[in-house]
Amino acid sequence: TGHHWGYGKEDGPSAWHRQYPVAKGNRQSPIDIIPDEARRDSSLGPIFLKYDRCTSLNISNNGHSVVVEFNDSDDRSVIQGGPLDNPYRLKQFHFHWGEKGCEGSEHTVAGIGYASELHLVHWNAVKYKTFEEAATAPDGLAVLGIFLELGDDHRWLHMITDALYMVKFKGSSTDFKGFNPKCLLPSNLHYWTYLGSLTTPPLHESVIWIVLKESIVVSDKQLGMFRLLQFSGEEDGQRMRMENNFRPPQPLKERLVRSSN
Ligand SMILES: NS(=O)(=O)c1nnc(N(Cc2cn(-c3ccccc3)nn2)Cc2cn([C@@H]3O[C@H](CO)[C@@H](O)[C@H](O)[C@H]3O)nn2)s1
Ligand SMILES: [Zn+2]
Repeated sequence: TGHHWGYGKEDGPSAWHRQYPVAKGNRQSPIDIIPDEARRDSSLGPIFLKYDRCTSLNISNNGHSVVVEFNDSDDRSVIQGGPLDNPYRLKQFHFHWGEKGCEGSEHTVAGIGYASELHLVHWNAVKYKTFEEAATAPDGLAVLGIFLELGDDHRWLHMITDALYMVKFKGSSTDFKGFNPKCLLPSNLHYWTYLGSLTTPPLHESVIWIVLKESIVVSDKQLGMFRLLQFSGEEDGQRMRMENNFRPPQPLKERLVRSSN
């Protein structure tokens, strides 16, 4: 209903504040991470990704990205440790990407962008009854961010790119069972962490961000498959290639970025 947000000139990130005033809030994401200014914190232990019993359900095009959703009715797949006080349940993962290799990620590192960024979205089911309730609480969500850089083919990403033709248009969805996102993780889980927000409307300031320092490598061919997706629905007249679905870095304000060892 009403004017919907997007990534275009008129409805893109610079316009979101009109409908979502929190866009100019004090803990907005993404940010530019400056490694030299991050505080190494010895109290920050390792993160643990317990995805072995995860249950992927479907892959869909929500008009903003391609999303793989998981069964989050129990603690079968959780992230814990690091800055988190308790386990957070895996709900979905999705990607952000550009139209060319040098930009597409949401977080940047010392001003440098990556070709894409993978977000694994988790919610605090210990303290909150539903995702929606958690999504409006300051410690409700934990999003794991993983940078994608261009190089050789990623040996497992084809499992996702092979399914993209089935979700070309906004509103399309198809079964996607048996996918474990563990295969998309880099070899080590060193990270930066800070308090931030959703990077798409409603931009709730409810996210504990955990951004991995090590990126994964995917090929330009594989990333190009994501650009076959459309922002628009099948019936929409004009073709709207899905690309540049990333929000630029937001002011750090009074925040501290911490670094794991
Ligand atoms: N770039 S990122 O920072 O990581 C993300 N940016 N957005 C993300 N999601 C969208 C979203 C919507 N809401 C929300 C919460 C309360 C009221 C209204 C909207 N919070 N996050 C994550 C996401 C949401 N959903 C679905 O949102 C519906 C509400 O829109 C909800 O009824 C469904 O139960 C839930 O499944 N799926 N994923 S993540
Ligand atoms: Zn995201």
